[in-house]
Amino acid sequence: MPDQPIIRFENVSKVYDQNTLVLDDVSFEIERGKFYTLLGPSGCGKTTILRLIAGFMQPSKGSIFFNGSIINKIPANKRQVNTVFQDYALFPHLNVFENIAFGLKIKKWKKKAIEKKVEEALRFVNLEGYEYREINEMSGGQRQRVAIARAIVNEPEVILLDEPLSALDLKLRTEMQYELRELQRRLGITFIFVTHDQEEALAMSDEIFVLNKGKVEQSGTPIDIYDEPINRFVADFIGESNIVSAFMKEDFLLQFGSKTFECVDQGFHSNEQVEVVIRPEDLEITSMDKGKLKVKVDSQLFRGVHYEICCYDEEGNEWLVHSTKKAAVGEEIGLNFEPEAIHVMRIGETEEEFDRRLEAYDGVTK
Ligand SMILES: Nc1ncnc2c1ncn2[C@@H]1O[C@H](COP(=O)(O)OP(=O)(O)OP(=O)(O)O)[C@@H](O)[C@H]1O
Repeated sequence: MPDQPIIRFENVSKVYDQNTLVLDDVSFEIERGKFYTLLGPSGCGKTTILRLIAGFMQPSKGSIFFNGSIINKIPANKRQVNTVFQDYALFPHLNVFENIAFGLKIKKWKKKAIEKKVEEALRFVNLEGYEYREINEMSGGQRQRVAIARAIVNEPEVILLDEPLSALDLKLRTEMQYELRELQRRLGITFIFVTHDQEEALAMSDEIFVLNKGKVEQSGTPIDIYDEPINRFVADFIGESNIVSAFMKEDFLLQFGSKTFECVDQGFHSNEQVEVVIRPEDLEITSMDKGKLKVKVDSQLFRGVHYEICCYDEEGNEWLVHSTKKAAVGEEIGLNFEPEAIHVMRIGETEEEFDRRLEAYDGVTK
């Protein structure tokens, strides 16, 4: 079946040491040929998901499917999956060629075939001519590419990458983000990438799973997740946000503090308590009398492309603004925003309920 997911988790839980529940009834699907990112804070279970896919451990409950068949009991070396570890786990006493050829030698490939395959992999990762370099003569970025070359010679259907960029400095890290993304496109292999860096996840992924405390809070494209976070945790984790408690007065009308605001959301009960996100870049600075919100500037930082301005409204709510306009500390200013800039979140909504609600009024606009 060409359209079936390459990997599927069905109600998977993982308990360590009898009582530490690390994954809590997790279900998701991974489609073939896409770049997936598992994103979440330290300890949320990202690496555990990779280990379960790789076969380094088994779930305590639930089933893991690969191309439609259960693989819970299939050992790691029989799975069409290769892992690139955070520290790359290269053999320091072997040169680049020998590192990449290692798995093929174990599989008893012929010398000529190994040479051809390694050469091809080196070409793929732009390391032609580096065959006989020692690992300790390679930079962090080059080691990363050797590790990827070592994974791709096995022709896996899935490559798992566990925070592979975290040891690199910012500039190299950005370069490698482009490189990895490009490599995944050229290879057409499914990549599952782990990071706790939201910018990295947004920049690289076709699909992101946002994890928290052993659960998938939300899955979707970077734009979906950024523009329509399901709850406060996701809104806060994905980019800087202004999050306030509010009430839906009626469809398309929201109240927070003593004021009402037009929005584009519907399908809530009258006076339902909700949470609202407005991104800092969606707030526009204007004069006091023209602003929907009146605020006082508390602090301001220049961030290179924009000013990051922190203000407080009359009710004591903090508002973070990203603007190319400057403001003075202590100044009273107005803030404006479009109805579309308000993202309303229903408290305690599951991902299925959230998707159904959005689909229900897809195409229905005010
Ligand atoms: N072998 C183990 N035995 C017991 N507890 C473990 C084991 N491995 C991981 N844990 C615990 O399980 C939880 C999830 O770990 P995991 O490594 O999956 O998280 P993570 O999201 O990858 O975190 P990080 O970003 O810090 O690597 C953590 O609380 C961790 O301490």
